[in-house]
Parts: sequence; C-alpha cells; structure tokens
Amino acid sequence: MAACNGDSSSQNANNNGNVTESQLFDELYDMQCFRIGEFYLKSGQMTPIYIDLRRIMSSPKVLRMAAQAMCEKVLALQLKFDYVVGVPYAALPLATLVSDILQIPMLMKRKEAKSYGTKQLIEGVWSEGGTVLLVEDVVTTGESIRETAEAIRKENLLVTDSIAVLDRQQGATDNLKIDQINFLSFLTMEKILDGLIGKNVITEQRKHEIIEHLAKPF
Ligand SMILES: O=P(O)(O)OC[C@H]1O[C@H](OP(=O)(O)OP(=O)(O)O)[C@H](O)[C@@H]1O
Repeated sequence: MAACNGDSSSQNANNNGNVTESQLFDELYDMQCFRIGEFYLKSGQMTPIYIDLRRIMSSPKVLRMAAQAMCEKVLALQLKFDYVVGVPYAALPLATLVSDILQIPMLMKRKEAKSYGTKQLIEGVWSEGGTVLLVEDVVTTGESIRETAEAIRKENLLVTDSIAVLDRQQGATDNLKIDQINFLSFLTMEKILDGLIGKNVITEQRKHEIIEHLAKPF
C-alpha cells in the first residue's frame, strides 16, 4: 500500500504552505456557493442554507484549492490507501485532482451501471484487497458515501476513510461509523455560518436558528 506522497505546495496557502479554512471559505463565498433560502436536499430534508460546491469546477484555482486542502489533511493524518474514488457526481472533479496531487490511482463509481459495454459499476484498474479513500464535496447524512462504499466493497476492495470539503454536521460521522467508515472534513457548517456572519449575510441569531433547524431529526 502506498503512503501519500503529495506536493503540499500551493499558491493559495498560509505560511506553513497549507490552505486555511478562511481562505477556502472566501473563495467559495466569491463563487456564490452559499444560498440562504428554502431548499431541499437529497435526503428530502428542507434546509435554510444550500451549499453548492458544484460551482467550483468552473474555477480551476478554487477546485485545486479545495482538493489541496483535503490532501493536506490526508497527509497530516498519514492515511494509507491505494485508490481514490469520488462519490458521484459532484465529487468526481475533486477526486481527480486528489488523485493527481497525491499521485495515487483513481477509480470511478457510477451512479448506475450501463446496460452495454462491460456493464461495470466500478471503472478503472485495481487489485482486490486494495484500500480506497472516498472523496465527497458536501456531506449531509453520509448516505451517498455509504452507498459508494457498499459498491466498492462488493469488488473486494476495502474502505476505511472518507473525506469531504464540507460536513453539514447533520449526523454523517455517527452514521458512517456504523459502516466502519471514518469521516473527515476540511470545513464544517459552523465555520461557514461564522464566515457568513463575518460577511454580514446572516446574524448570530440567524446562525443559531439555522443550527437548531439542522439539528432536528429527519
Ligand atoms: O450525505 P448525503 O445525505 O448523501 O448528501 C450528500 C450528497 O448529496 C449531493 O449529491 P447529489 O446526489 O444531490 O448530486 P450530485 O449527483 O450532483 O453529486 C452531494 O454532492 C453529496 O454526494
């Protein structure tokens, strides 16, 4: 199994060479990734804040910064894995960059198997028994990570760790523990809401209302 050997240099970094939460928040804010209003999530839950990280694929600089931030976390924790897999679809560009930065091969999990060609759900080249790192953009319940891990494990690959740019802090860590998947994120909802207070988009009071809403079971 290869240890991660990434290049942690970045133009978007602090003095230690690492991307900071504030730097990434500012870039995501400038790319209008945060929407206040009434939106519905994959889980069916209504949310008063929607975070659309799909937008960053249109900025090579910000996409790279988000991938770099995850790589730095992975390197700091000395996670060991043989393959990188993005949770489809939004995390696929991120996973591609993580694979490139760390120089660790990528596999791709389809949302649905094709009815023609090889009909494979997992694409790429791998050896059974290898370990996969799952990469996500935004995590709410962790269900998409769980579904991806299930498909990967059916191919006799192992999944122990997953990482996201953002954890909406709605139970994913505990949900994924049930499936023996360790979950990490670079940013949290708390950090985003604090950043939005700093930009005068929401008040402290509104932050507490949003946190309360997100904590409700669904
Ligand atoms: O933790 P969860 O409750 O599973 O929710 C998070 C998932 O929801 C979004 O994907 P979605 O399926 O909406 O769309 P995508 O195809 O654009 O990734 C997001 O990109 C995550 O994959």
